[in-house]
Amino acid sequence: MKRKFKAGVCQMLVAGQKDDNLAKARSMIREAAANGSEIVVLPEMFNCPYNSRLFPQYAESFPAGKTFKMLSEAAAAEGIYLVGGSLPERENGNIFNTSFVFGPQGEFLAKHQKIHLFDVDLPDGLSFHESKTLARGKVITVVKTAVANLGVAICYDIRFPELSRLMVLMGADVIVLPASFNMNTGPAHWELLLRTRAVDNQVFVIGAATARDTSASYVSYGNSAIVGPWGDIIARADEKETIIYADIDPGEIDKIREALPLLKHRRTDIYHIKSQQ
Ligand SMILES: NC(=O)CC(=O)C(=O)O
Repeated sequence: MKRKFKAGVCQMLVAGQKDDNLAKARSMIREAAANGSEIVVLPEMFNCPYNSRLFPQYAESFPAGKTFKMLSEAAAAEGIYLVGGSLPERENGNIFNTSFVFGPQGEFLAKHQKIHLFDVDLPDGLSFHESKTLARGKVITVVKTAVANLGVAICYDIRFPELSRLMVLMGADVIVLPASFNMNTGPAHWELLLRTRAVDNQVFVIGAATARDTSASYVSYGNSAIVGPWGDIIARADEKETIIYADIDPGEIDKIREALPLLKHRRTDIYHIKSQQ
């Protein structure tokens, strides 16, 4: 069943100490839930500064790590669906940039390991190589909830339209994207990408960014946003720590697809897209 719900996006400022980040995330989740959010989303690497060198040090193995315990406890205590941003996850000798999703009883529902790693050397001097310490995920993730189906991707994943389209073909109504764009690519591409994926696929897109810390080695753009299936921005943050909210009605998707049947009009006799998994 799909029905209207409120989503809350916690644009949190990530600090150096993991325990401080867990405490901050917990209190923002509490506030978002108290304000009526049934789905709460945290940003990318919310328990760890976004720095490849630090990922191994902050990494945890599921289900023992304290970050998972906090996420599961928070989801149960607040009775919400929680897309727990992402964190460095240790699995079989590798580290992944992974988003964990928990349900209203605190039950683990799914995880998404970032498929496309951010390995770039930008003209302004920003060099970032996630693959120095991280491994690439291989699985496309769509999570069924009582209110909507969530396609989960992480940050750089949004640049690859095939992934969003496949999640939508697998039934996603909302693409949920924990992220941390930067001061180079953020102003140029962040809003454009969120809106384009929403318009291409006629779905909601939730981009949950970290707040901006100008003293960090990697400066986040912030600007978390929730975009509707017509491409309209229905909630938006600036760069500071905050929570944004939007009422999401999955019924809007059907109305827009009836009026403008993009998915039906695809010429699958000429081209088609398929996942290898
Ligand atoms: N940090 C990322 O994964 C992606 C990003 O900042 C960008 O694509 O730009």
